[in-house]
Amino acid sequence: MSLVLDNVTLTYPDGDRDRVLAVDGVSLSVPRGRLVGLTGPSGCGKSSVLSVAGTLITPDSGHVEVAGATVEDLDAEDRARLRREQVGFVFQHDNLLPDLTALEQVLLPVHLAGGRPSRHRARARDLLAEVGLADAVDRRPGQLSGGMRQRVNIARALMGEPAVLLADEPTSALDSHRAAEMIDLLVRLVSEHDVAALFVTHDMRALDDADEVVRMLDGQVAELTHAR
Ligand SMILES: Nc1ncnc2c1ncn2[C@@H]1O[C@H](COP(=O)(O)OP(=O)(O)OP(=O)(O)O)[C@@H](O)[C@H]1O
Repeated sequence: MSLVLDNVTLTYPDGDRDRVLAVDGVSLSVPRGRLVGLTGPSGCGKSSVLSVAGTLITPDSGHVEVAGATVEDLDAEDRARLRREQVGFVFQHDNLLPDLTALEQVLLPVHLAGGRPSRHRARARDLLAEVGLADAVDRRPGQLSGGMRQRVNIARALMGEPAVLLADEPTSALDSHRAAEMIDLLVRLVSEHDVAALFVTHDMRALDDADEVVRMLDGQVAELTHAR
């Protein structure tokens, strides 16, 4: 398993004395090459689960495993390294930097990890070609459509060859035609890159194409469906 959450509980401070229970004993696991859809009503804890899975938030209790590493055993520095090396994030909005070309955006994780972008340029170009942007490598975000910007985001998330891909509503800013294309692309990439993918989504197409669907309610897993 590339991603395991076992009996994870997370609370947030709520005023001076109270705490709100956002995740209440959630367990899920995602093997490589599989896509798990995470869905449920607003406020049920989906983004919190994603943040825990991405090691962005430390839960109050429970066990989290990312690419074979036990996250609760790591200090902040090792957690950050694990996140950088093994987790790719795709958010609802593209988070691209306005002055960088598509190629430079995809190379950004290499820069941030202290690597030499020149050594990784060919791979970045290949990834952009894989997401259908071979002809747009030199364009800046202002010269790309919303769907193209999201594709750059996906290429960037895969740049570090992560074991785990986490996406928060990756299609919600797109019209239904583009959303369907994006889902086809994501399903293909998850399999081709052999990555364990956990997607927060309300998109029925994404849920139909997922290997498993986890429905949350009030911080808990209300239903788990094996789709195929
Ligand atoms: N930083 C925070 N501080 C305090 N409470 C929070 C924080 N983030 C989330 N919550 C609360 O935790 C619960 C779960 O929130 P979360 O954002 O994980 O749900 P969600 O299912 O992703 O919602 P949405 O679909 O609206 O994004 C909610 O009650 C929310 O108000």
